[in-house]
Amino acid sequence: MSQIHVRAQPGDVAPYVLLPGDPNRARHIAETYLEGAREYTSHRQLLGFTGTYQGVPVSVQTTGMGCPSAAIVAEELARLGARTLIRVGTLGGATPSVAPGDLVIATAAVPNDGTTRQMLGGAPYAPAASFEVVEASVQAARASGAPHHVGLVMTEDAFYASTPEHARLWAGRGVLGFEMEASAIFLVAAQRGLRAACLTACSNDIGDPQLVPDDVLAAGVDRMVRVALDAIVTLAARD
Ligand SMILES: O=P(O)(O)O[C@H]1O[C@H](CO)[C@@H](O)[C@H]1O
Ligand SMILES: O=c1cc[nH]c(=O)[nH]1
Repeated sequence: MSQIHVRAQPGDVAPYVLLPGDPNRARHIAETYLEGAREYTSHRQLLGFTGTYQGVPVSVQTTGMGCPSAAIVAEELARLGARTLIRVGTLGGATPSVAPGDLVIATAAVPNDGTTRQMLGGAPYAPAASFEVVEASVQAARASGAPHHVGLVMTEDAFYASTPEHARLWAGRGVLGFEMEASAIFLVAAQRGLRAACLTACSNDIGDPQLVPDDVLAAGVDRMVRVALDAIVTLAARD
């Protein structure tokens, strides 16, 4: 049955799904990395494509920005048969050690968002990535030589509310950077028995609206996507 937002039929979506926030990144990934990519939905600009990477069926599905949209997409992907969700996003660095374009592999997301708060009824919870997917991603990052960091991110709702002071406070608690979807994807995945991970490329410093230069960000995004796809190949060989 087609879903309300991700307008696809069972069989359209592969078990392994990359999740960018940005529909243009979804199209870029499909056109650059997937063989035989076919667009299965464009409803609400939540573009979705399925093709293969090194013989493994892979989908790339746009989440849109923020946890409300990401939670809907993750839930509907679960209903459509997805089994492994890997967010491939951008993040604001919380510490100077995360350089422009660097890859951040999240182990867990501090849930500073309203979606998981509602889903949990306010109960304390630690939305965490799948160890298997994190391990495969770290292995792929090391093999590729991509500069990378592994640790906490914070998921938030209010992009423009974040300040350098807020970033420093949370960097002191181990947060590497801020993004807007991971906590919801991790929680939906846990509830639905899926594996999930979040890979991000650093696009700016928190509180600084200046993006890193286009070529630096594009190179970081491409390194991140290759790491995610190589992790999928590793996981598919084990599954
Ligand atoms: O580049 P994407 O994947 O959209 O991720 C980040 O960029 C958007 C904010 O600019 C939010 O969605 C945030 O999580
Ligand atoms: O949530 C985000 C994502 C990228 N950059 C930011 O500053 N915040």
